[in-house]
Formats: sequence, structure tokens, C-alpha cells
Amino acid sequence: DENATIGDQVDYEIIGIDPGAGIMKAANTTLEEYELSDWTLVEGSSAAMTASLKKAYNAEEPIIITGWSPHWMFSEFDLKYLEDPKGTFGEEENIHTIVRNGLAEDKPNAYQVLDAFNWTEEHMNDVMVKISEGQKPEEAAAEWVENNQDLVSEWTEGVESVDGDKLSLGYVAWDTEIASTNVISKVLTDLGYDVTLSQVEAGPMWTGVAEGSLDAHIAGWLPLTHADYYDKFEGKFEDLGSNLEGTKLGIVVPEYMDIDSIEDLKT
Ligand SMILES: C[SH](C)CC(=O)O
Repeated sequence: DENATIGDQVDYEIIGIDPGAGIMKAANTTLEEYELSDWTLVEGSSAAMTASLKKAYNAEEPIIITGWSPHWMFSEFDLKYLEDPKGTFGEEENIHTIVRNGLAEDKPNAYQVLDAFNWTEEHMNDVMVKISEGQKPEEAAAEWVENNQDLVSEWTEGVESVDGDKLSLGYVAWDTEIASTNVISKVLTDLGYDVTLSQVEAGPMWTGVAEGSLDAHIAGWLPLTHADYYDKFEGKFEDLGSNLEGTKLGIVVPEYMDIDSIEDLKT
């Protein structure tokens, strides 16, 4: 029905991801700030969100999601961010490497690699796209490491190999972190570490590093998106700075939808 409002077309739903993700807090703030009281932010997972997106996109149906860059969905689908005049999703951000206190002393070689780890959106996309096309994350990561020895050797320069030392990395099943965590795991495994990857929710990921049950995570979306976790655990972790610069978060829709701003959701 061409007279249907945008809200009617999508049942007043924005398809989100796991409730602990910072993007969900920003999306809830967005509903408040833009006075979208009759809208619902649907909780789920990154995988469920992209499955819903794929289904709607292939049928050229309207859909509104919480989205972020880097993400493979921007190379698979023709998507756009809705303008956010109130800035509820913040500005361009970075992804930080967060390690437990004491890691530098206990596992200096792993610490050095984690501290040096830094790559670009293009690098991350190389891995993410392969995984989205069905390749196993560890295989896509191994292939990328094989093909990017020049960059990897910058991360491992001067680092000594170890003999089976254990290392535990936490991550949330966001497409971005599935890619990055498998890459850094492969690099550390090649140095001799016995790496355990723990897929957890965002809260337990930050808690694990703060309590020392996890050695590190490379999923610190800062300064705004994970500000609550950063503040809550201040002093109980070491922030090694960014491993990827220039992320973006917001409300994302297919280009075929005739809306351009979050303001347009208010009818
Ligand atoms: C979904 S982004 C990868 C991170 C976040 O929103 O917490």
C-alpha cells in the first residue's frame, strides 16, 4: 500500500543484534531522542540480523537494521546509513585491543603482538567477505595471514616463539570480531601459543579480561560504543590502543528505501 508509512511497512521494528552490544544502547537512545516511541528495537544476534537483511533484500522488501562498518554486508548489498542529525550514534570510532593487567609480564611475546596488531577496513573485509561466503573463519584467517606476511611480520618483529603457552581470547560473534580474532589467533598460534577462543556476549567479554579469566579481546569499540564497559572496568585492564581506525555505526537500510534520515521514521 503506497500510502503505508515507513513504520507500517516494517511493523515499526528496527532489527538489532545481541542486547549487550553498544550499538543497541545507542539505538535505544535514538528511539528516545527522535521520539520514536511507537518503534521497537528487536533484540537477536548479528547472524539473525544479517539473515533477515538478506531475506528482505532479495525480496526487495523494506527493512531497517542496526548496522556498522566495516561489514561485509556493504559489499554484498546496496545499503545506506540514515542521517543521524542528533548524533546519537556518535562520530567515527576505533576498535581497541584490551588486555588483562599483568599480561606484559606473564606473556610478553603475546603482549607484543597484541600491542602491534593494527590493520585496515580493507584487510578486515578480505577475511569477513570470505567467511560470509561460507569459508570457515580459521581457514579464511589462515589464508589472509599467508597472503599478508609483510604486515604480519610487522606485528611479530622481534617476538620470540613460545612452546605451547596457553592464551585465551574472548570475542563476541560480530562478523568483524569473528574475522579479527581468528586472524590474531592464527598469528599467535604460529608463534607457538596454544590459543583458546571464547565466544561470549559483550559483558562477559569485558568482565573476563577485567577478572583475568581472559587474557585479551580485540573488540573494544571506543570511545562511545563500549564506554559503559570501559568505565565500569577502568583500572582492571590495559588498553593497548586501536587495532582498526575509522568505524561507523548507525541505522542502515537498503538503498531502495525512500528514506534518508532517522527523522524520516517519525510520521
Ligand atoms: C556491533 S559493533 C561490532 C559493537 C557493539 O555495538 O558493541
